[in-house]
Amino acid sequence: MRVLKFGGSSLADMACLKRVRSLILNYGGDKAVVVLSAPGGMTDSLVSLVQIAEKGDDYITQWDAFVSRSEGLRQEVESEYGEVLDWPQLGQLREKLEGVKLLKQCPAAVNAYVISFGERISVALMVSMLKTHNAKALDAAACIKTNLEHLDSEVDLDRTKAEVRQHINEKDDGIFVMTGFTGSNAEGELTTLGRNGSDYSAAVMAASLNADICQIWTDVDGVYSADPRLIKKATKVERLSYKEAMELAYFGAKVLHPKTILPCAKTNVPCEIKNTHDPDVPGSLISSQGGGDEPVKALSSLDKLAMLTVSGPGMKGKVGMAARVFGALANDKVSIVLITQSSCEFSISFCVYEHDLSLALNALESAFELETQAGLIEPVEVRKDLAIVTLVGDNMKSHKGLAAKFFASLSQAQVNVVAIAQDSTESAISAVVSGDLCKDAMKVCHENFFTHVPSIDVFLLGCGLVGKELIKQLEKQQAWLANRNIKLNLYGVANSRQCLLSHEGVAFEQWESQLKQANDGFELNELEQFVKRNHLINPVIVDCSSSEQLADQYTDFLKAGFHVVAANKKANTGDMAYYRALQQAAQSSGRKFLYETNVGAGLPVLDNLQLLFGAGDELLSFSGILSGSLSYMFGAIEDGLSLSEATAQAKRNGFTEPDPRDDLSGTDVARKLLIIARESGLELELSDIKVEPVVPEQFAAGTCVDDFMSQLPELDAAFADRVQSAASEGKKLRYVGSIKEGICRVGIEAVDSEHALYDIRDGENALAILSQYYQPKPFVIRGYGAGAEVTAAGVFADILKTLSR
Ligand SMILES: NC(=O)c1ccc[n+]([C@@H]2O[C@H](COP(=O)([O-])OP(=O)(O)OC[C@H]3O[C@@H](n4cnc5c(N)ncnc54)[C@H](O)[C@@H]3O)[C@@H](O)[C@H]2O)c1
Ligand SMILES: N[C@@H](CCO)C(=O)O
Repeated sequence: MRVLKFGGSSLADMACLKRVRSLILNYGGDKAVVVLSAPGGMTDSLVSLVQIAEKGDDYITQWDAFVSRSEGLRQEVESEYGEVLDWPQLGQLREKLEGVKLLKQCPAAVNAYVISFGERISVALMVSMLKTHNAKALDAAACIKTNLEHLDSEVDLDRTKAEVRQHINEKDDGIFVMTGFTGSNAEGELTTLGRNGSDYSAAVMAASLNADICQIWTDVDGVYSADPRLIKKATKVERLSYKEAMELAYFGAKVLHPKTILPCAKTNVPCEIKNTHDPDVPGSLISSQGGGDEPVKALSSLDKLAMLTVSGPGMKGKVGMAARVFGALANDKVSIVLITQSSCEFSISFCVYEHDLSLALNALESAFELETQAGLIEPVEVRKDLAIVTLVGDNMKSHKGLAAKFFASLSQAQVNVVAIAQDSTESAISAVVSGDLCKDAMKVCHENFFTHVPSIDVFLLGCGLVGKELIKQLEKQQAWLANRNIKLNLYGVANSRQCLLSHEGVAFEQWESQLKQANDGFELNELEQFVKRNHLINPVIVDCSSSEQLADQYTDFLKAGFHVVAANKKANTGDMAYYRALQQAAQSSGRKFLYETNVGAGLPVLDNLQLLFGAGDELLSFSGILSGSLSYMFGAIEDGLSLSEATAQAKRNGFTEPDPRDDLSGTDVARKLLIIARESGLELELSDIKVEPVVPEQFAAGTCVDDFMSQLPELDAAFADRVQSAASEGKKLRYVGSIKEGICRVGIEAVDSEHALYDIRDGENALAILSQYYQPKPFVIRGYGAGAEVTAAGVFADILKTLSR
């Protein structure tokens, strides 16, 4: 014997009914109990008819729609399969509704009668469609025995078993079609099993008949690793144990009614979830064998919850307090979703559905009235808009570190944990979180436990030389990233005037034209809203501008939950208080502030220094060429170019700062030296760096970049003389930054062929770090220290570092 249950979405119209008919014949064979829900949406219509009638309002429009849909289905069935017998009496239904309208109230028994009408329609239609196969209607009221409640009633499995066997025998052949969601009580009155209770009816029938299988046919392929409406990447779980399925159904996996599993588990009947629209796809099988060695099976979530905390000195060490709290709630039929208690016994916290909140509060108020007056119990504390995220898996008990990973994931999603609970069989671990962060929590947990494809969500500010090159590299590396299971999305690009944000991600080939059409400039508030709306969990602001105004906002970026990757050096060379504030903001927000390209462009300078100093090394002295453009220019001048020609060429090659005066004034090198000094622990300001500029400070002051460039030839002769005079002594000019005994200097030095910096030119940087660990020979880093490609590559590397913990 097989039990097949079809949900409303599988019975919505004639095409659906015909599909179900053939599924019954294919999967049920000649020996099956078929449990049917109401045609999709019909129970909602019936509930709404009751609500309108209860107010005493006119429901004729809704009634006509209901009749026309029901009669329409009947006519379609009759035109193909002949007369529909035992058609439910719509006239009687109308009479009941009229009564409700007159009384302006609907007794539970009448309510049960009205809202179960859709199931009766489904059964009448399907029995007619299968009359050639001798299908018979099976009376659910006669078989399924419940407690006295008319709505949301509980099934008495033992009595039901006895009744079912009176009406149908394990050895009987035939197709028995039965209404889901209904039963009858000891008074013989019709009862209903709670919304979506047809799964429960099917499970009870399967258990009573000791069926081979209970198949639940629905509109999805099975139980997913998370609700696919919430998590697009959720995948089907092929095998689950009864316990896993129960935990999932209870904590929000909407594919199964929570009560369904218990009857199957008690009688060891396997339960299979299958897709009506895709019957050949294997579904999810729930059985005593469970299946698979995976430590975790799925994640589920429940929202619209409130947490209540009962506390006070009267709780401590007092036997029976918990029983009184939960007894009071049980008396008023408040369902408790999760309970947690601190070991000091001073308080008990528990979650209820928000729709039960006032009921719960009233119950507690009257139960503890005297204790509250005596000050033994504090007023009940309430937190609303909460959700529960639950990780489920039988094998969790044999694996260490899963709870740690679960909580680390919540922290990664910037989600605060309000309360936690774990059952002692270790099959499920739940965290109560703020409702608006539930999706973020689910997304990160799903990524870390199931898909293992972490995402990086990039917003690029500044798309000049470096920014443009970065976008090219992001595009070029998509396949490389996919191979390493990393999803890197470019969600936004901004220049100084416009900001382009795209929910689908900015198209690499069209970003320039799209940015031109964007209206407003970058605003942190808007970016925050965008991240929230799209539930982005690893947002990174990448600053490839040289804007001071952006640099001043980094602490706000970090506090708002963004990682910050900066090619821009202005933030790290602001005053010392801001430098400290940045490190602190990064630490307290748990987000990263990365700026490797601030010194040596793509060269791994700061990373290495941080690692060395972190391991206890100390800087003794430093000397190096830190400017790619000056390294390039000084080399070109040796080869015969003038200062102005060499500067123009360095600018064309993308080595100079947006304003080359930043290089020629020594400021850019001073900034880099300051960053090295600060990383080594020196507390200095930019004004503490002693600077000898290449070009006198007052030269062409106040002009624009183009005017400066056209006036620069005035300095060519003097500079050529200086180069010549050094050459006559066998020396070359180099622009050197040094730190010695806490003093930082940048300026021109004439070095001979023995000097380590003699050969450094063509845009190369060289850094010699003399430290406690690296002496008397220094630790040396050398390589190209400017240029869009290497800088963008360094920025790219920083972006990837946001994934490491
Ligand atoms: N070029 C290099 O070799 C190199 C190496 C290391 C670091 N850097 C740093 O990288 C940054 C970019 O250098 P570049 O050569 O690409 O300069 P660039 O002038 O070509 O690009 C900077 C871009 O930022 C834009 N911008 C300015 N203010 C902005 C704002 N408020 N919001 C958004 N965009 C804004 C500008 O319009 C410009 O398009 C600079 O801070 C530079 O110091 C450059
Ligand atoms: N203008 C800078 C770019 C790298 O920071 C240089 O010449 O080194």
